[in-house]
Amino acid sequence: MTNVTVLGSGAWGTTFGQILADAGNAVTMWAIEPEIVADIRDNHRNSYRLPVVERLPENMIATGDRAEAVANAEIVVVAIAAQFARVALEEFRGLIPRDALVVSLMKGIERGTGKRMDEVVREALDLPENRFAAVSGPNLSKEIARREPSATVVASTNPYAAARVAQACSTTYFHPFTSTDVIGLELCGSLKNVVALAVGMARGAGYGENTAAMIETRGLAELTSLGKACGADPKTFSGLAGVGDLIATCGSPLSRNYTFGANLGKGMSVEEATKASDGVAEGVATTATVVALGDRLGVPTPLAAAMTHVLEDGISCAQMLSELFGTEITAE
Ligand SMILES: NC(=O)c1ccc[n+]([C@@H]2O[C@H](COP(=O)([O-])OP(=O)(O)OC[C@H]3O[C@@H](n4cnc5c(N)ncnc54)[C@H](O)[C@@H]3O)[C@@H](O)[C@H]2O)c1
Ligand SMILES: O=P(O)(O)OC[C@H](O)CO
Repeated sequence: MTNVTVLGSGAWGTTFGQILADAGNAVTMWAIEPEIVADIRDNHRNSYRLPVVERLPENMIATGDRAEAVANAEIVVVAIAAQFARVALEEFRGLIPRDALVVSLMKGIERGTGKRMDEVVREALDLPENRFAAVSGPNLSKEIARREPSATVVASTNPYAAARVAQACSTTYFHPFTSTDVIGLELCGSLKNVVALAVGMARGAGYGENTAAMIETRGLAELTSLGKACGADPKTFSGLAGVGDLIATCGSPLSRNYTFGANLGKGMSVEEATKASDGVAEGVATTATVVALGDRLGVPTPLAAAMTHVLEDGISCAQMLSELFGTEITAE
């Protein structure tokens, strides 16, 4: 049994807390929202972010006190909306025990800095690389909350840390694989959200399988080129965290990114789709950062660029797809 603290009690943080509790750990949930803390602590529920679960496990407690939340933690898991991760984690600086591992579940890139979540978490907490791990894969929270079988990847440059975290979150229905490719894992998780926005938009506009397959395949090529340029292992992109997550996210209305895109495709504005979203659609903030990253590395990012024009200039789905094609005929 390990003492694990989860920072952020949204849909995925709470689901991951349930996985950790099912795996036999003592789990402490922390949330910035007092009503969520009270609901988990007093009712064993998170009716705000995860109503699909009737009763959370008994070995899962909650507190809103930062110092108390992490005082005995051996593993600290971070599941906060990516754009708020830095500011939220800076409040925990100096509170987390010196030998605890820190694990990011987040799938996003920080606006302004263009930094991945492994960079943001380590900077905010002043954490050495060997105490960091990231978890990413085809993990739609509502399915896993119902304990449907699924798998994920735990990546750390420290194989001991990856193995320890994988052990802590291994259950009969949730199977972690390990990896040392943190950069690849982070980029897969963040960039697939941009692809899911575009596929959702095409679906919302009424297009079928060919269009979806085209966006997914070109999107995978785009994220693989970017990943390679960043030093990622190309194999990661064909694994669970890459193509696996792309299939899950681009194919399910349970994905907030897919649904956000679908709502745009049906004619909603960005503001309307934001209001309609059931939680954070990380791809919205990540899209422009992908274009900036591509520009910096000299890697073309036509899909992210076209989606930036959707999000910033309100172009239609048909215009987005025509931008994606371009006018030049090239080799695939
Ligand atoms: N939902 C999923 O299926 C899923 C699966 C895998 C990964 N993820 C990733 O996990 C992360 C969290 O997703 P989620 O589903 O829990 O999102 P959510 O929208 O349900 O919850 C977001 C969480 O961020 C917290 N937060 C926002 N601003 C904060 C601040 N300033 N200080 C402290 N906390 C703050 C909220 O309180 C909430 O707990 C995202 O990066 C997402 O991409 C989600
Ligand atoms: O709901 P989304 O779009 O954030 O996607 C959830 C997960 O990332 C799927 O693996």
